[in-house]
Amino acid sequence: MGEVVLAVHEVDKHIAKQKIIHSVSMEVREGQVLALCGGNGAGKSTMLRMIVGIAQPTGGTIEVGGLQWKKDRRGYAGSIGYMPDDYLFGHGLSAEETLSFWASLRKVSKMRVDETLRLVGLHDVRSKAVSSFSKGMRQRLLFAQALLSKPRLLVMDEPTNGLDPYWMESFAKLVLMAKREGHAIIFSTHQLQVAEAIADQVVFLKQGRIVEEGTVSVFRERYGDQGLQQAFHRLFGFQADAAGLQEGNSHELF
Ligand SMILES: Nc1ncnc2c1ncn2[C@@H]1O[C@H](COP(=O)(O)OP(=O)(O)OP(=O)(O)O)[C@@H](O)[C@H]1O
Repeated sequence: MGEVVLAVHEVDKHIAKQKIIHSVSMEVREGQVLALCGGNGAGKSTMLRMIVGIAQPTGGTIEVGGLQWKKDRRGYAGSIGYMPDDYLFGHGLSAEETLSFWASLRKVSKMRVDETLRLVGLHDVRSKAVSSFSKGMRQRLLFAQALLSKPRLLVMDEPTNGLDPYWMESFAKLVLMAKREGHAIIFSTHQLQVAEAIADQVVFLKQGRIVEEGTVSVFRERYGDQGLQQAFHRLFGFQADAAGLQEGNSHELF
């Protein structure tokens, strides 16, 4: 087993006297993918924002590569590639110009920009304006941005939200490629078929608490063939259809 890259220990978060995260602990190792699932308002984005250092826990600790944000902000931030759930790209810039801008901020070489464009399959369209890109292509560019400095940890908030099945599958393959390269990966999703296809570990949050966790095969043992969907039904108690999940969607990605 690879080294632990992300260690979250008994993290709490209060916002305006309300406790929205309750004693959450989890770990992600090198070459592992963790999917954070749960209904709307479960606390997924809040957890990810604390992991990347945009928000701070009220209690508990978060370490990335053994570093804590409070003690070494530069080292901590440098260990993380973050793909936010939405991003407004600069008007008129090409994919290459956009990535080069991010690279200059992070002191990443031109060669790495080129390499990353190839990795995510955008090299052939690198001179095209990002404004002409489909949502799937923009997500690939955001993913490239997160990969630029070869961070130990990749954090992605709803990376396949709004993608059609073709782009969802091709994005899932990119994530698996990053996993093979040894990145530790944590992402949030409402799309349980994506979690089922690429995650080693799945954590369900409900009202800021971990209510169920395990590998995809453990979920199948506990809940049957449609493991994650069934878990979602039991935990959240409403129709999977209402959450955009259709029976039979799982196992179809690959
Ligand atoms: N800045 C804030 N001020 C007040 N409440 C907040 C703030 N940020 C988050 N919350 C509350 O914390 C809870 C968790 O929100 P969060 O956005 O983390 O959930 P989520 O699981 O990402 O939801 P979704 O799937 O809808 O994006 C919600 O009840 C939300 O209203």
